[in-house]
Amino acid sequence: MHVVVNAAQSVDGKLATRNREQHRISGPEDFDRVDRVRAAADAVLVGVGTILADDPHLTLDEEDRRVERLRNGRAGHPARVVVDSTGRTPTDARILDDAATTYLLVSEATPTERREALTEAGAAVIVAGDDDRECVDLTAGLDILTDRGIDRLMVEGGGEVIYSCFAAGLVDELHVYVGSMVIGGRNAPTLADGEGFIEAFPTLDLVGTERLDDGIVLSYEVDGRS
Ligand SMILES: NC(=O)c1ccc[n+]([C@@H]2O[C@H](COP(=O)([O-])OP(=O)(O)OC[C@H]3O[C@@H](n4cnc5c(N)ncnc54)[C@H](O)[C@@H]3O)[C@@H](O)[C@H]2O)c1
Ligand SMILES: Nc1nc(=O)c(N)c(NC[C@H](O)[C@H](O)[C@H](O)COP(=O)(O)O)[nH]1
Repeated sequence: MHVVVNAAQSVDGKLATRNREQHRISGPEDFDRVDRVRAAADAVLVGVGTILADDPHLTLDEEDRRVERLRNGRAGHPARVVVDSTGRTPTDARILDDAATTYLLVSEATPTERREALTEAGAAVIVAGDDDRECVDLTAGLDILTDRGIDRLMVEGGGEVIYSCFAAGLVDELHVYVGSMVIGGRNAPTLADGEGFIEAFPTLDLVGTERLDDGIVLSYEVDGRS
């Protein structure tokens, strides 16, 4: 599976405010670019932190014919994936509507009744991970998604999930929009949170830069570790 991480950050590296409130970092040109990245993917993945903070829909802008063309005849929206160890996704979350298939990657820590309620609400629940309450096994989860026909995955965040994808060595490409603002806050989410690396840092090749709106998109391929 090819994994593309895309996120928007302030100049000081924050994905959102210290209240975890979503703030518009991207402008219209960047949101158009994000739609194109979504359109090229078979599925769009976020962590449950992002579901609880933003209640995103994670679909394509239906009005944007350019995006539909990009999907090269693939019908409908990409699938949606939530990494959610204990099944905290609300049963009335917008991603559980019938616009697209939604996979919830949970661990054994999600009680059977909760799995059933989420299935009833429209989710395809996949168990990927033992009863560790903090983490879904992303490598196992992505292998199962590959078996379901997902060859290209876009990861939209947040910072905990992006870090885990890097830590598991799953990321192939990274696109970061740097908006011309400072958000600040030592507890505000950043592009890569989690425990952080003290060795074997993922290293990147800068393969593109583009000015959009009043910010810049930095595009990287993952090189290795050093
Ligand atoms: N600017 C952007 O591009 C952007 C994109 C997405 C989210 N956000 C913001 O990020 C914030 C949410 O990010 P976050 O870091 O709090 O949460 P997150 O979305 O990264 O979800 C993290 C949660 O997922 C669960 N999880 C299960 N298995 C995991 C694993 N293997 N690794 C990591 N997490 C695992 C845990 O419950 C964890 O708390 C929100 O404020 C949202 O607005 C911004
Ligand atoms: N690219 C990008 N620029 C931003 O300025 C910003 N705040 C986000 N935030 C990502 C977050 O995951 C949002 O929740 C989804 O982008 C919402 O997705 P929908 O529009 O509901 O499909 N993403």
